[in-house]
Amino acid sequence: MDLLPTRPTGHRILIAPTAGGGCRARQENFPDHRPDIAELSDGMACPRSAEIADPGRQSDIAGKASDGERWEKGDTRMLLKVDPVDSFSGTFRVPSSKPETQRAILTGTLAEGTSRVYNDLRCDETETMKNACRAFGATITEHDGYLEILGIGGNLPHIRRVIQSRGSGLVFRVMTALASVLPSPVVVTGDATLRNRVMEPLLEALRELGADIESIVSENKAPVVNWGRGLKGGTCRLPGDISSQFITAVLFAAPLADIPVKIEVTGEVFSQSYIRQTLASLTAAGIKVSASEDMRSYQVEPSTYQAQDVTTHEDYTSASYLLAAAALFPGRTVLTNVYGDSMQGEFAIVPILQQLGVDVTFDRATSSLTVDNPPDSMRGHFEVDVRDCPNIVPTLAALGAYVQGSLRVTGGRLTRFHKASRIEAMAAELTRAGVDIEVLYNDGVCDGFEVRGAQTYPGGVTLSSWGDHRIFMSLFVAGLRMQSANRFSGFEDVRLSFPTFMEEFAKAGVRTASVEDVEEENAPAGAVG
Ligand SMILES: O=C(O)C1=C[C@@H](OP(=O)(O)O)[C@@H](O)[C@H](O)C1
Ligand SMILES: C=C(OP(=O)(O)O)C(=O)O
Repeated sequence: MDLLPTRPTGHRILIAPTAGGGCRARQENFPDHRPDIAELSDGMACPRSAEIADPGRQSDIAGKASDGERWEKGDTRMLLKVDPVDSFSGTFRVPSSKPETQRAILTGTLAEGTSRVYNDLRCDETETMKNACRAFGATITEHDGYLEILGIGGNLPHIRRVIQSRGSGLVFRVMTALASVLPSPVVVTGDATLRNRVMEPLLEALRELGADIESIVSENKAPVVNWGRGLKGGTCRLPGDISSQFITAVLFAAPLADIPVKIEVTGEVFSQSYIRQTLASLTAAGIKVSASEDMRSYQVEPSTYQAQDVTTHEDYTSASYLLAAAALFPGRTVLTNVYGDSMQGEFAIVPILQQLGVDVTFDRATSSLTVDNPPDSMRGHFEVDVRDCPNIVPTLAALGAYVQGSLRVTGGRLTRFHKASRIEAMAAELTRAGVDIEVLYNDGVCDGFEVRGAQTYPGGVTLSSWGDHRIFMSLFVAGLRMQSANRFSGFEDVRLSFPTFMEEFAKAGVRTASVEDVEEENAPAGAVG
């Protein structure tokens, strides 16, 4: 057995014991005639939030649970009934990384010639990225085990069309930025969750660089029309505490600007691991980009994307659900498709589990992680700083429900801007299941939680995903150690990032059944043990 996957230097994650004996994990030309917005929007799937164009997607979001609003009595919907299990063990395959696959599709699209992405993730959100890039002019073909991308290079096409981001923040933000350099106008749109997300700082920053962008429905929100007047360049400012995707989006478009681009970030920079992944991806594609050590200043020279072959590795956010399930039951679990050397902040789930007393070892020869969980793990008082690993916040809430002592999570303020306000969502749903969890506010902003776990809970409740795949997957895990089956909304949304979720959990004997639900009251529940 090797040591754990190594982390590149400069990557911030610190695990330190706390006084309470726990841990702290830190870690062309523009057409003379400017078309009407209505002309551009014709045929665009752009309903207002009450009229979802694509109701099969994100089952839960039609102005109901995603807003924390209750379904009305008598409404029907499909829920997933999940039986608890007595044990969790076996061999499971971790999906490939969503952020790595999405970045590789982007660099391949912008390069001249053919790029390949090996071991790519096939899921709804990478499909959305592929379709957006095809709309940009790339030819992307799926082969067994790899993607082949014939990029557009410097041939920026007149596409005059709608780019559909569905619920993907990354697709919307990067495509909106890239549309600035196209020679004709483009509409970039998304679903109801996307249209609720914060976009203003990005739109303002792109305008500072010379882009001409207007919102179509609500000011400074998606959908937008980017009139494609080109990106001049110069200096723009962005906040660091709303979404790293603003910085990533400008970085991807910046090499195509007329003059160098400088990004100055104000305030603390959260989700730095995602910016580092962007910088690594751009550098590997031959882009001249530099960043200050504090990640608050970036410089990008006009440069050309080079075709390359990329191999995508494991996704630690997806792995976190399997790892958390393994930590709830004594025994051995093996995860495959694990290669190490990850830049993902969510790799933090591994050292966090180790601090919780769970043994996790990496074997490079077999590309696997082995989890050995002793019966007495997860006892004590622990603290985790999640500012660099935002996507495991819901997973940690699920895990914390079984920490005999407490698990305190801070630095999660960005997650309120995700598909759902994830801390509030987890706190509300776990509370419904009887978990003692308290939301922590910092400067009036929901920033974390403290959960005091128990041995088990009665279960038998209906839990909402709030229209967010990560909330569903985390609640699913939390329910595995309860005493009776729970029912979950939003289970179809696993296809966004982890399409094999149900198959993997079925390997461990987790039994699920979809059931029609007629809205009813949830019985109050309490902790057991
Ligand atoms: O660039 C990316 O691929 C992502 C960046 C992060 O966004 P935030 O910085 O908004 O958290 C992350 O949460 C999201 O899931 C994916
Ligand atoms: C929030 C996520 O992605 P995005 O921000 O790209 O929508 C996610 O994968 O959970």
